[in-house]
Amino acid sequence: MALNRYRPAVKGYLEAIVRPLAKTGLSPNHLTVIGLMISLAGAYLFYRGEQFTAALVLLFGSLVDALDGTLARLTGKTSRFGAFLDSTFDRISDGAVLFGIALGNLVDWKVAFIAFMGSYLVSYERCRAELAGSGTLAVGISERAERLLILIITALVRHVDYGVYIVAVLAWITVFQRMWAAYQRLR
Ligand SMILES: CC(C)CCC[C@@H](C)CCC[C@@H](C)CCC[C@@H](C)CCOC[C@@H](COP(=O)(O)O[C@@H]1[C@H](O)[C@H](OP(=O)(O)O)[C@@H](O)[C@H](O)[C@H]1O)OCC[C@H](C)CCC[C@H](C)CCC[C@H](C)CCCC(C)C
Ligand SMILES: Nc1ccn([C@@H]2O[C@H](COP(=O)(O)O)[C@@H](O)[C@H]2O)c(=O)n1
Ligand SMILES: [Mg+2]
Ligand SMILES: [Mg+2]
Repeated sequence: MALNRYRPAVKGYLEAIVRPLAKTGLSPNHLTVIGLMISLAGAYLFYRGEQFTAALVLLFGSLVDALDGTLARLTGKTSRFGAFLDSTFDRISDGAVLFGIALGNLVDWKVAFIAFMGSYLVSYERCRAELAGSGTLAVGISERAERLLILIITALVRHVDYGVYIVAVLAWITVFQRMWAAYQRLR
């Protein structure tokens, strides 16, 4: 909710990065795949216990994640499959990052699991409610951009364990915020 508000403010910068990429013939789907690979590398670095580097790699992966849609829109290549691929790869990345953190013993796996479940539920609720006709359900205090930034910032100070705790709490608050919003729009 909060960070999504800054989309228009960063749009121009994202387009400036994407313009030269568009000339290379790179497709939005290529960029989506590259973004996932970078995020998976970040997850692996978490597993290796290298929090600081993992955070930088994940930040770069998140940037690429914001670029694929920008490239699609700029080149008139938006597609329904591209949207599906982008969202599906977001879920793989979200799961892999928390799995990497847990596997690297950077946090109690039980807390990681609660954060994982909350994160997936938040995204699932949006998808399911929109399918039922709610209109865009981008609501709640901890959407994906917020969750990612919390993990990135806490990992940069080598305390991603705090980040996972925060995500576990905020994601579940968001679960109930989205449930309420869906109730109001769909009842
Ligand atoms: C390390 C260096 C080599 C690289 C450094 C590069 C930097 C300059 C980085 C800038 C990055 C910045 C521009 C982008 C970061 C955004 C990132 C935090 C979030 C990534 O989201 C990508 C994108 C996806 O949105 P989308 O709607 O397509 O995704 C939906 C989402 O997954 C839904 O999940 P949920 O329901 O919410 O759970 C799904 O339901 C949907 O299916 C799915 O489609 O979003 C892009 C737009 C962002 C929201 C824009 C945010 C702008 C912020 C103001 C960025 C602020 C970044 C700071 C400058 C970075 C400083 C960090 C530092 C650590 C202090
Ligand atoms: N391979 C892709 C990726 C994205 N899109 C389109 O962009 C939207 C997501 O934009 P982001 O800025 O959040 O990345 C998505 O819903 C699609 O419309 C695409 O077509 N192909
Ligand atoms: Mg994207
Ligand atoms: Mg994505």
